Parts: sequence; C-alpha cells; structure tokens
Amino acid sequence: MKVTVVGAGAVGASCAEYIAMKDFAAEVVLVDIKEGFAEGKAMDLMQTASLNGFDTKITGTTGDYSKTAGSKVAVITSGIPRKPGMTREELIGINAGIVKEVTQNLVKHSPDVIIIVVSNPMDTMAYLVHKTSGLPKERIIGMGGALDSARFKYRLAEALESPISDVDGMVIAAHSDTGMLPLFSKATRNGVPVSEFLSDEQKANVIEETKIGGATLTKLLGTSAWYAPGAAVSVMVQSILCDQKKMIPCSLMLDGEYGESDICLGVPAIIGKDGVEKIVNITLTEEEKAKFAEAAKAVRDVNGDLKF
Ligand SMILES: NC(=O)C1=CN([C@@H]2O[C@H](COP(=O)(O)OP(=O)(O)OC[C@H]3O[C@@H](n4cnc5c(N)ncnc54)[C@H](O)[C@@H]3O)[C@@H](O)[C@H]2O)C=CC1
Ligand SMILES: O=C([O-])CC(=O)C(=O)O
Repeated sequence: MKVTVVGAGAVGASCAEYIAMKDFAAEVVLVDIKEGFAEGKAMDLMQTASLNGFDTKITGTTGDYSKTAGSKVAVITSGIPRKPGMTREELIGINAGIVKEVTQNLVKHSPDVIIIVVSNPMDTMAYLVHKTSGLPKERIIGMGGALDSARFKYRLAEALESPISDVDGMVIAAHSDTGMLPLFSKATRNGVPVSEFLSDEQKANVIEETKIGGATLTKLLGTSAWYAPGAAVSVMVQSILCDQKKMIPCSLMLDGEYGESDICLGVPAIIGKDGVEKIVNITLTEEEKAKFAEAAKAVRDVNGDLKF
C-alpha cells in the first residue's frame, strides 16, 4: 500500500525513514514545495535500503500530487516548526494556509485517503482538515498523543529508575505546553500503579516535564524534534496498514465524547484499516475532567482564529 508524506523536512523524512525501516508499506511518496528536496531525501533514504534491509520504495516529488494518487494514508508535516521561546499556537498564521492547500491536493488525487495531521498547532490543524476536506471524521487523525505518551513513559522510567519497557502510560487532551493531560492515575510499572513508587514531588515533576517535552527539545535543538515524532507517526500508519487495531491517543473530532463537540482533542481510540474504528471512553477523575475541559476551552479559542 502507498503512503504519502507531505513535507520532506525533519519530521517528514523521519516518518518516511521509520515507515520504511519497519517494511510494512509498499511505497512511500515524499512531497515538498522546495525544488528537488523531496527527490533528494527519497534518494538518500533509498540508499539506506540495502544497508538497513528494507524493500519499501521511497520516491520524492516537488509538488506533483499525481504521484500520490491512490494513497491509503497521507501524513501532513508541511509547514514551519517553532523556534525556542515560541508556542505551537503562534504557527497558525502560516501553517493554516499550507495545511488547507495540501489537504485539497491530497483529497483530489486520493479520495479514499486517511489523513494523519502533524503540522502545528496540531489540534487546530486537524480541525481545519475536518472543516475543509469533506472527508468522513474517521479518516482524519491528529498525531500528538502517541508522541506525548512516549515522552511521558520516558519521564516515568527516569523517575522510577526502570527500563522504559516496564512502564505504561497515556497522555490525552491538547497537544500544547499547557493543555496536555498525562494520566498519572492510570500509569503503571508492570501493572502496578506508579503512585506506589513515586512521591508527590516526583509526580509533579514527571507531569511538568512531559507537558513541556516539545519546548525542552526546541530549546536544546533550536528547532523542534523529529525522531520521536516520526516514530509516533510510523506506529499510527502501521496500525492502519496492518489493521492492528492498536489503542492510541489521537486528536479526533469529538461529538459528545468526553463532554465536548465540534473540536479535535486527544482521546484514546482504536486505529485500524478504516482509520478511527472507535473512540474509547475511559473514566477520568474529577480533576482530570476539569483539566480536559480547560484544554478544550483553550483549543477552541485558537480554532476561533481560523478562516475557512
Ligand atoms: N504533532 C506533533 O507532534 C509534531 C508536530 N510538528 C510540526 O510539524 C511541522 C514540520 O516540522 P519540521 O519537519 O521540523 O519542519 P521542517 O521545516 O524541517 O520541514 C517542513 C517542510 O515543509 C515543507 N513545506 C512548506 N510548505 C509546503 C507546501 N505547501 N507543500 C509541501 N511542502 C511544504 C518545507 O519546504 C519543509 O521542507 C511543524 O509545523 C512542526 O511544528 C513537529 C513535531 C511534532
Ligand atoms: O514542540 C514542537 O513545537 C513540536 C511538537 O509538537 C513536539 O515535538 O511535540
């Protein structure tokens, strides 16, 4: 099956690399607006195939969407990343126009496509794709929770001094510095609640470091992260192409779930061959419910800046 990745920059190339390395897709098409850039990234990646042992064919194109025709999944990473000191929300002015135009091109050539939205501010960009693509809501999935949950597990393992494979946990709500909701109450080490091992101070630290995970990396790198974002996308794409039905927190259009409607926010969902098979309703504590509602209010304010 064919996967398109729009934006051959840091995140797009990382998506293509992880998808190819796992060898479950027949073809990955990279698209970029910068002349020759996607072609160059595709060629460089293809020259790793014999070294890394994959058969996925990676091609690149400068804006020729006819090459993306018949894609099962398209990942939108086109747009600008933030610089140190910026919020994701500040990217809306430039990225909204790019995401809207890219979506139209993708749908024109692949009407049955499932779109994974990565460009920031992601929850708002996912909402924009819902409002402008004409695709059913099951086929538009924002990527944030998969990455934020991986960062949560990294911070939990650090605090627990445990291997990451011992740890499980999930982050829902908004993909923003303030609106992320790491579900500490449900995090476990080999099935045992982590609250059995960590103090209140450690808990607060894990939650805060998780929420500012993207900002911390942006400060260190001078631009935002790409390895973990690419890996997170590859897990979502694999769950679709291989119909794995994994439960992954994704930014989805809500219609009453978690008390919200007409908004994209991170919630756990079963992801399979048709996209979103089911939004999973989990029980939140009163404090978590309040934080989810607060995150929704902030995302709704940002959505208000969109022009359709
Ligand atoms: N949702 C998430 O968890 C994450 C989201 N991001 C977001 O992903 C986006 C991309 O980040 P990077 O890859 O680091 O940026 P980058 O600057 O390395 O790559 C972006 C690419 O998009 C291309 N582009 C711009 N306009 C285009 C258009 N109209 N059509 C096709 N390509 C176009 C650029 O030429 C560039 O190569 C940013 O908005 C960033 O904030 C980044 C990491 C995680
Ligand atoms: O931090 C950023 O701007 C990019 C992003 O969404 C992330 O890495 O979580």
